[in-house]
Amino acid sequence: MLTVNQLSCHYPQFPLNFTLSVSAGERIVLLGPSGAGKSTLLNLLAGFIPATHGNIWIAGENITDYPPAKRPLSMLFQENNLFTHLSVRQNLALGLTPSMHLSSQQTDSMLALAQRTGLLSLLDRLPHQLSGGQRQRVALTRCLLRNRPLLLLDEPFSALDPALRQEMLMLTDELCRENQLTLLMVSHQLTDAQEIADRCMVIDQGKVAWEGNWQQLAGGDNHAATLLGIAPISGQ
Ligand SMILES: Nc1ncnc2c1ncn2[C@@H]1O[C@H](COP(=O)(O)OP(=O)(O)OP(=O)(O)O)[C@@H](O)[C@H]1O
Repeated sequence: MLTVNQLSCHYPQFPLNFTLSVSAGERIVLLGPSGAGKSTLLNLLAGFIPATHGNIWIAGENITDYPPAKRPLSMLFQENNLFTHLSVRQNLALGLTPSMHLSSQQTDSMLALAQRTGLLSLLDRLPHQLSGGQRQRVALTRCLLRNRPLLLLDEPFSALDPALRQEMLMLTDELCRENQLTLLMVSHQLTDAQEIADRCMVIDQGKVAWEGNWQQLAGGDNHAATLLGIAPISGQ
């Protein structure tokens, strides 16, 4: 579904070279030390940072030179995903059309998904009248309304308390499965990978340094676990 070949951008102090492949419907968690290049990879895929070398293919199409709005993906950041002067309803409507004027069919879709994500009672609030978890719920719902096959999440739930984080991960997992989305999620928590990932990729020094499952990382006996500061389980 997603193929990335030798992708890099112009960071003079930090050479990057990303090559990776992800199947349709696969859920990948990107882990790695701070400054390894995880956010840069997502921003390159989304087109927010221009690529100077390499290419990106999504569903058989070379999208490397497409502007961000034309790429078949949605991206969610750690925070500041919502327009602060617009209500929840308007923020969601933006996922469907820039004019925010919805047809009755679009309104039905919006309301159905808002019900699914528990937002129906919050539609007329402004973002500052919501909790952090509710704001991320709105942002995730808007991403899903855009109906793009690839979802990029950059530490989306790291500011939330553990219970809410768990709830949001489960919701994301369910919605990805229901909508057959392909997911790339940056996280610093191996438990996030345990919750949602089919596969983990460890990013180090601007490239994919290791791929495997969370159990291999949790075991702590490979170089990727060392990079993440996970110690081998004693006695093994
Ligand atoms: N605009 C920029 N110009 C030049 N270098 C940059 C720029 N933005 C980031 N970098 C560098 O690129 C590297 C990768 O940064 P990036 O934000 O992708 O890391 P990360 O893995 O997401 O880190 P963290 O886990 O701390 O969020 C870092 O060394 C950073 O200093």
